[in-house]
Amino acid sequence: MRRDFENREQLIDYVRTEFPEAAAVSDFVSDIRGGLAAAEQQFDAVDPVAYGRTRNSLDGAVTGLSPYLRHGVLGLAETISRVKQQVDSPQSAYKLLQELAWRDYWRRVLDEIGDDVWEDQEPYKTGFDADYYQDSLPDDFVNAETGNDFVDGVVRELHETGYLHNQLRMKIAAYLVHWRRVRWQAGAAWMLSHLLDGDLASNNLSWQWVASTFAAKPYIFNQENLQHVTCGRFTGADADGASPFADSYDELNARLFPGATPQ
Ligand SMILES: Cc1cc2nc3c(=O)[nH]c(=O)nc-3n(C[C@H](O)[C@H](O)[C@H](O)COP(=O)(O)OP(=O)(O)OC[C@H]3O[C@@H](n4cnc5c(N)ncnc54)[C@H](O)[C@@H]3O)c2cc1C
Repeated sequence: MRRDFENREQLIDYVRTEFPEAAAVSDFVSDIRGGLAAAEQQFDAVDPVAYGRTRNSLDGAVTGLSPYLRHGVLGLAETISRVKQQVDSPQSAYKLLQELAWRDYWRRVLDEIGDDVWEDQEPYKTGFDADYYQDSLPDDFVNAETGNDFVDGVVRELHETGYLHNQLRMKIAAYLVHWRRVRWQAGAAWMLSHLLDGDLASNNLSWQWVASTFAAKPYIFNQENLQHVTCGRFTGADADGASPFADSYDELNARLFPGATPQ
C-alpha cells in the first residue's frame, strides 16, 4: 500500500479508491487523525484528575486515546506508566487507570474465550430467552429515522465521526437490546464496523455487559439520566414529545423486564 501522500485529501482519495465497498457504506471522513504525532498530541492533552471528576459527562475531559490504543500507535502498558508519571500519586489518576485496566481485562477475557466472544457468555437476566430477541437491526434505527432525537443523533454521530463517548455507547446499546429487543450481536457488529477504535474485546464484552449476558443485571437508563450526562444535548423525546425513557428506574424495570427475577 502507498504510504507517501502530499496531503490529507490525496490520502482520503486513495483510501476511497482502494476500499470502494467501505466508501459505499459510509463516505464520511472523521476529524480524528491517525499517526504517532496525533497520538502524542492527544496524550499531551490528557488530564487524569479532571478525567476522574468529569468522565461520565459528554462535556467531560475524556482522553480520545482509544483509536491510538486500538491500532497500537500507543501501547497500553506504556500509556499506564506515562499516566502514573503525570500525577503526584497513582490515587490522583485512579479512575483513568481503572478504565485502562478494564481494557486490559476485556483483552485477557478475549484471549481465553476466542471466537466465543460472539456467543452469550451467560443467559440474559431480563426474563427473556436469547431466542426472544431479533437478529437484525431495525431499518429505522440504522437509517437514523426513529424520530427520537437521542437515538437518531447518536447513530448519525457514529456514522459521521467513527467515535462515541462511553455513555453514548452504553445507552445506544441498551436502547437496541432492551427497548427494541435486538440481540446484542447485531448491535455489536454494527458498532464495530463504524468505530475507528473498533476492538473485539472491549466492544463485544461491553455489549454483553449491557445485555446482561456477562453481568448480573441488564444496564438501562432513564430520560433524566440521559439529559444529565449529555448536558442537555439530547432530550430523549420522540417527534411527538413523548419519551420511551421517561419514568423512574423501578417503572422502567417493571415495563421492560416483566418476567425477570428481582435481583
Ligand atoms: C457498547 C460499548 C462498546 C464499546 N466498544 C469499544 C470498542 O470497540 N473499542 C474500544 O476501545 N472501546 C470500546 N468501548 C469502551 C469505551 O466506551 C471506549 O474505550 C471509550 O469510550 C473510548 O473513548 P476515550 O478514549 O475517549 O475513553 P476514555 O474515557 O478517555 O478512557 C481512556 C481509555 O480507557 C479505556 N476505557 C475507557 N472506558 C473503557 C471501557 N468501558 N471498557 C474498556 N476500556 C475502556 C480505553 O482504552 C480508553 O481509550 C465500548 C463500550 C461500550 C459500552
